[in-house]
Amino acid sequence: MASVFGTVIHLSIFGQSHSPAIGCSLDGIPAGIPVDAAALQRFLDRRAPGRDDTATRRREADAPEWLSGIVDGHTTGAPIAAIIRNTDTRSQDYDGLRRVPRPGHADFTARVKYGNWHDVAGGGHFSGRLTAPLCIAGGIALQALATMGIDIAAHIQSLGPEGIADEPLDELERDEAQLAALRAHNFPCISTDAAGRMRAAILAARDDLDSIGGVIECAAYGVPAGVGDPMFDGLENRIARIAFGIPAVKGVDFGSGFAAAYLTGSENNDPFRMVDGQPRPETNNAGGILGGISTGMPIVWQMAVKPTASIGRAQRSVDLDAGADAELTVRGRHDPCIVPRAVPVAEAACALALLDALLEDGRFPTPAPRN
Ligand SMILES: Cc1cc2nc3c(=O)[nH]c(=O)nc-3n(C[C@H](O)[C@H](O)[C@H](O)COP(=O)(O)O)c2cc1C
Ligand SMILES: C=C(O[C@@H]1CC(C(=O)O)=C[C@@H](OP(=O)(O)O)[C@H]1O)C(=O)O
Repeated sequence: MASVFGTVIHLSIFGQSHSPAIGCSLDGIPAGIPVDAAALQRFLDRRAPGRDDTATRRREADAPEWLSGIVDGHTTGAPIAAIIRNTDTRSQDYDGLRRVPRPGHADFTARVKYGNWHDVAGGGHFSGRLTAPLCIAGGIALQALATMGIDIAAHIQSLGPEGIADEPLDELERDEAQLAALRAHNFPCISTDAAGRMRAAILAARDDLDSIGGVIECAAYGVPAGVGDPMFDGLENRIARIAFGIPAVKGVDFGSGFAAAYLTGSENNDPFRMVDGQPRPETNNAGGILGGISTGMPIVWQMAVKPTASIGRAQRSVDLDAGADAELTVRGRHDPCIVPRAVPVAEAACALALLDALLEDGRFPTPAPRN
């Protein structure tokens, strides 16, 4: 069950939703990167459970305990390790799920693969809770990238079966006013009107004992041209690999993505022009990536998040011990929609993938030595 990511950086995530703690170790981060613990906590708070009536009622502080690798507010170059204690667990909600698996969750596949020795409580190592340590590592990566002028932002592009849409992120250049508006809201939308309609849709799904999903759009501004690799280690590969590590993500695409299949070449190509002496694409259907390598335009990608598996309605399942059909009504506290809390997780995933690629290409500036 190794949960490891990276080529130059090595991120390892451990723990289960209801084990004493969850955490991460992060190797390969250069020495001398400033880590603002208060800013990192604010980032973790955007994902944390129990903060909003559109989310699970499980309440956790999600405050990292730093074990190694950061001294005097800077990385030391040694492996970084941190844990988060799990405190608000209600494992009895999961008692029956080893036997009668939830449709849409990992109870069935975990039982098959791990010979029924898996931890079923809270979804075990499969839980969305494991995205908290992903955000610790990603929060450090975001702060590292900020030192070289890279800014990553995500929002809810579309929510629910009716496709309630937010305004798109600027795909051509960093729009500070747009990013400020996005960051000012406690719900991850640019448009206040869209945020209100999305909230109402989540609460309606919850009251209907159901759940909804949506699409998150993420943009990385300030990535220089020429970062990445062809074929198997391209920026698309790296971002998709970590994004698919986020539970409930079922699709990832870049730029015009699947819609490109419905365009002609003359519509989808991004024509080049010389701007201030530099070649620059006029449009960004490529999502800032050609041949796996950055073009210098914003890297824009989307991830589709499925509707939460654990819903309050009776569902058809099977009793795996009895070998018979069964009916299951899931108990416990669940997100009626995962999407809002997964927005900072998309930013974390993108930051880790880009930092790893920049380090591998020798494009991440070495921090100045300490005086
Ligand atoms: C932040 C976050 C919160 C989640 N909350 C829940 C939840 O409350 N209930 C649930 O059934 N699934 C939740 N999930 C999704 C499940 O963990 C996920 O669907 C499951 O592990 C199966 O993996 P898969 O959907 O990627 O195949 C959450 C995921 C994330 C990223
Ligand atoms: C705790 C978190 O989300 C959990 C993710 C989750 C799942 O199945 O993925 C199921 C729920 O777990 P529990 O039954 O223990 O409340 C969510 O609350 C978190 O994101 O920090």
